[in-house]
Amino acid sequence: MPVARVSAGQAGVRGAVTPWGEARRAAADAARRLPDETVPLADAAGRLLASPLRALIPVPAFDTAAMDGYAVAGDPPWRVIGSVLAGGERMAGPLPPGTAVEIATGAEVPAGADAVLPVEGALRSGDVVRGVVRIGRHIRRRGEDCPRGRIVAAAGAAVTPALLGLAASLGHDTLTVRPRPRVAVLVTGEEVVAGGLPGPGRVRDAIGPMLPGVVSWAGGRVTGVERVGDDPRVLARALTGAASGADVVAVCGASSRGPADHLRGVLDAVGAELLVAGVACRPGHPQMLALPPGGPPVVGLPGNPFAALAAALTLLVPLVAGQAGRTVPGGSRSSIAGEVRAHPADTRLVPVRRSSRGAVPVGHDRPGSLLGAATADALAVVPPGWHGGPVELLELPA
Ligand SMILES: Nc1nc2c(c(=O)[nH]1)N[C@H]1C(S)=C(S)[C@@H](COP(=O)(O)OP(=O)(O)OC[C@H]3O[C@@H](n4cnc5c(N)ncnc54)[C@H](O)[C@@H]3O)O[C@H]1N2
Ligand code: MOO
Repeated sequence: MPVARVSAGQAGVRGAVTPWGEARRAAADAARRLPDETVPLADAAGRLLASPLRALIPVPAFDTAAMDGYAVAGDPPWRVIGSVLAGGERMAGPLPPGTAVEIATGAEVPAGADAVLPVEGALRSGDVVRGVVRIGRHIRRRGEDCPRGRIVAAAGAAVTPALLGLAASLGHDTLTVRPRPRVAVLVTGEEVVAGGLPGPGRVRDAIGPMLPGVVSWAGGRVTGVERVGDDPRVLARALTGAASGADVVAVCGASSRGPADHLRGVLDAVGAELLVAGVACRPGHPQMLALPPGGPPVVGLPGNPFAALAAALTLLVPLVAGQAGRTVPGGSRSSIAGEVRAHPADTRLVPVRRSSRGAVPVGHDRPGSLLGAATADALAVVPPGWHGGPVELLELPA
């Protein structure tokens, strides 16, 4: 459904309010997918493959001894005519029948060898060795694990430590991975302090520490958290500064209409288009999504920390996930086991814990308190006027 677009100046805190589901879709629709990146293996850890991973070489790349012992040809006894070490010189010609070479695990088995006789089963006397072997035993044949050209992991697969090791063993120095959108965070509020015990009238910044995990869960990364106080000129300058080198700017606080809430005015002054001017949800209704001309999208998160989390899941996560080429981490549906009152006009986002009885509200869900969200594993999405029945559960970043 098309979303009404307004300038920041036209929109009030309760004016041009977008229904919750529509706001999420608008954020996803506003996301322009960023280009994939080709990065050295070490930088690819934890990313998602942008294209299928192919074997550039067969595995093993050559017939390989799987045991320390003797590579033997023909029937015993075998005359020992040399030795081959892993990484050492390969034999010039094929191993003649009735001969053997000492061989190390990982060394290339000479052509003509029928098997490797492990040293534990070898009876050596002078330059003659005896033992019992089965044809092909303890030789890993070239390409038997994986032929050259085979796809070993699909696009979208997570680059785990094992996959990184596999990529290296298949001959890759770099991997092409999905982009990780850069999110610059601006924290407004003269009363907000970054460390220690807050003095009178002050509060600790709870949103700056919370956002990196939310953003990386969505596939992005927070590049910096800057504190900007309540001066609109400082906010305007910081917005311009943050815009260069970021794919999204998230502004925390200053989203409402109070005397120190300047975000709407600053966005209006630069002619930003407001895609979402407010969302019909509790908490988090003053959140917004704006497109300043020539700059990255700006997401306004309310200053109340639980409202900021709810808003981040509503607008920031779909936007970042869309830029990263990911689908938004999926939710599920559940009945609610406990007392929840629906709001007549707004969607309520209620911290719950899953249980065999259904989703149990954990309480402490005031906009200013993260006590509930910190002990919950999901937010129950309670539609306006809800009278019972299963609801969507929105996963909380782990
Ligand atoms: N007249 C109205 N006033 C308010 C409304 C309204 O509809 N009409 N909505 C209320 C709701 S709901 C919210 S949410 C807040 C949103 O306000 P802002 O985004 O402008 O945020 P601030 O006013 O700056 O701060 C609100 C609150 O949160 C504390 N805060 C701010 N930043 C942080 C931070 N980084 N970490 C922890 N706490 C923070 C701040 O001290 C305030 O207590 O507006 C209501 N008012
Ligand atoms: O909606 Mo406010 O965003 O309740 O805290």
